[in-house]
Parts: sequence; C-alpha cells; structure tokens
Amino acid sequence: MAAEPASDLEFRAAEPEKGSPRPLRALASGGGSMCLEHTLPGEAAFDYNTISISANYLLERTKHRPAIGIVCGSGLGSLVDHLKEREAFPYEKIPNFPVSTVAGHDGQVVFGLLNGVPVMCMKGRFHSYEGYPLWKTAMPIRVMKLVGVNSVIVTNAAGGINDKYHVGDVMLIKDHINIPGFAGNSPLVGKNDENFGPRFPGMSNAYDKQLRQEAKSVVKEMGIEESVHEGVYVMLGGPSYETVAELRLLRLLGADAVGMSTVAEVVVARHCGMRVFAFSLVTNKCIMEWDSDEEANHEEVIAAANARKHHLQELVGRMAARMAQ
Ligand SMILES: O=P(O)(O)O[C@@H]1C[C@H](O)[C@@H](CO)O1
Ligand SMILES: Nc1nc2[nH]cnc2c(=O)[nH]1
Repeated sequence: MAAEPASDLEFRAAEPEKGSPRPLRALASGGGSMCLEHTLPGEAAFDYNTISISANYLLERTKHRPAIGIVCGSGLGSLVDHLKEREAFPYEKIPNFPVSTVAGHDGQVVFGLLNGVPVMCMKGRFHSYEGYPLWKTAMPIRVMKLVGVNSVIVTNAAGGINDKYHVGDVMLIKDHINIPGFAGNSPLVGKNDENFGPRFPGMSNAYDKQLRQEAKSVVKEMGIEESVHEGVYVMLGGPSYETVAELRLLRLLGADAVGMSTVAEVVVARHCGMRVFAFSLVTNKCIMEWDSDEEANHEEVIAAANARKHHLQELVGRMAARMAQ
C-alpha cells in the first residue's frame, strides 16, 4: 500500500489548477444607460488533476480495482450492505468530495465484491437541490472513471407517471428527458476537459441496449417480469414534487417516471465513454388528478425503497455478474 498522505486537510485545500476557467460573467446591454449583469452561479468544474487527487486517495487505500460502479438512489443504499471484503470511505474524508445532506443517502464510497465481482459504490448521491452545481453532483462519476470503472449501474427512486406503473415496480431506463439541460444547465457546461471526453458528446445511445437486454433476461430469471417496465425518466431539479399540471405536461412529453437525479451522472458517464445501465424504483404513483387530496412525500419514497430492497439487490448483483463477463 502506498504511503499515507501528510494529512487529509492538505487534500481538502486542493484548488483547481491555475488557468482553469473562472465562473462565466456575461454582460448584456439593455439599451440606453441600462446594463444588466448576469453571473452564472457556482465555481468552475474540478479539473483532471483535482479529480485525480480524489481517485488516488481511494486507490491508495483500497485493494479493490473495480471496473463496475454503482450509484445508489434514495433508500437504496442497502444495496451495498452485502458486499464481501467491504472497504468504506466516508465522503467527508475523501479530498474534494461533496457531502450528502439527504435522508436515505448515507455518504460513503464503498468498495467490495458483489457476487465475486469488484465494485465501487456510491452509498448516497448528490442532488442539485442540495445546492450543488450539476457538475459537482456528477463529479463522483469522474472519480470512478479515474479509479478504473468503465461501466456504471445508476439507480434512483422515482414517481410513476405512466398509469400502468405501481409502487414497487422497476423501470429499466431506456432514455431520459433532461429538463435542466433544456435551460442550459448541464454538468458539462464550462471549459471542456478533453482528458475526460469530447466537447459535444452524443446521447442517443445513453442507456446501453445490450445491458438492457441482459437486464430483461435477469428479470425473467428472477420471475419478476410483471413488475418491470422499460421507460423514459425525466429529471427535474426539485426539491418540491410536481404539481398536477406539471405531471400532465411531463406525461405529454413522453416521460414514464420522474425524479431529481441520474441524468447528470449519466451525461458525465457517457461523456467519458462509460457504459450505462440504469433503473428507477417506482416509489410513488404521481398524482395526476386535481381533485386528489394525496401528496407525494419523501417518507413514502424511503419506505417503498425499503420494501423492495431484496429484489433490487438481486437485480443489481446479477447485472454486475453479467457486466463483468
Ligand atoms: O436520489 P434519488 O433520485 O433516488 O432520490 C429521489 C429524488 C429525491 O432526491 C428524493 C425525493 O423523495 O428521491
Ligand atoms: N421529482 C420527483 N422525484 C421523486 N422521487 C421519488 N418520487 C418522486 C416524484 O414523485 N417526483
């Protein structure tokens, strides 16, 4: 094992290299003496060297060399509890890493063997509603890449828009609608880092077809076809759940399930050439009628995730085994 770094604090203080882009400031002249100044929020994304520091911290401390990464959605962190030869690293100890602030997201990178396959897991993810810019919510994907991961399994809890979906169903994600992206809010905004990928990555094959096929045969093996669908995930910023009118609009757009995560991670994973398999657990049925008195809430999301954790663990475990072949 490599020598211990002098202190974690040294790492924490690491700043993006000199010359990396500053936050953009655009000056828009409104005519006459009026002048509107608009500053895009947040810092520039961490550069390759800064992310290498996080990756090296982990590589120096774990014996595992995973090619598969797993992002655990709300209430799905127990996916990693059955890993063999577990090695866990709290986010706050990892240099340059954000910290989780949401119930149901523990905040640990966990390495271990899943069905004998080495994996690197995010037990807890980051969301833009926590105050993080999108690039930071997806920064762990780049850390995974530098650790050696080439395929990711991304999971989330989502509201079911499609009226055929029930609480506890699984939706294999075949595509997404990136609502923040429509407004120019992408994790790839800013100077492109060619070390990770191209300026203009394609997204028409974001969710690997072959892995979806594998997942369908896993689902068959498990005998859970009835409760598994394939559909389109739409990402909104949250943290408020949707109004009935918004949900009706999202349904018109072709969305089957709605959530507040995943898309930024997938965009960043595809940008750096990773294969992506993703699924949503339907934790609540979206309320599509104005006369309903029900309201979505995070407690029901966590409870629904908890109720299905064994099936999801098995699905992820079987997929990891196939992805490793
Ligand atoms: O991290 P995921 O997308 O699984 O979490 C969903 C979206 C919100 O964070 C939360 C709302 O209940 O669940
Ligand atoms: N936006 C959104 N995210 C969710 N996460 C779990 N359920 C929901 C939902 O209904 N809406």
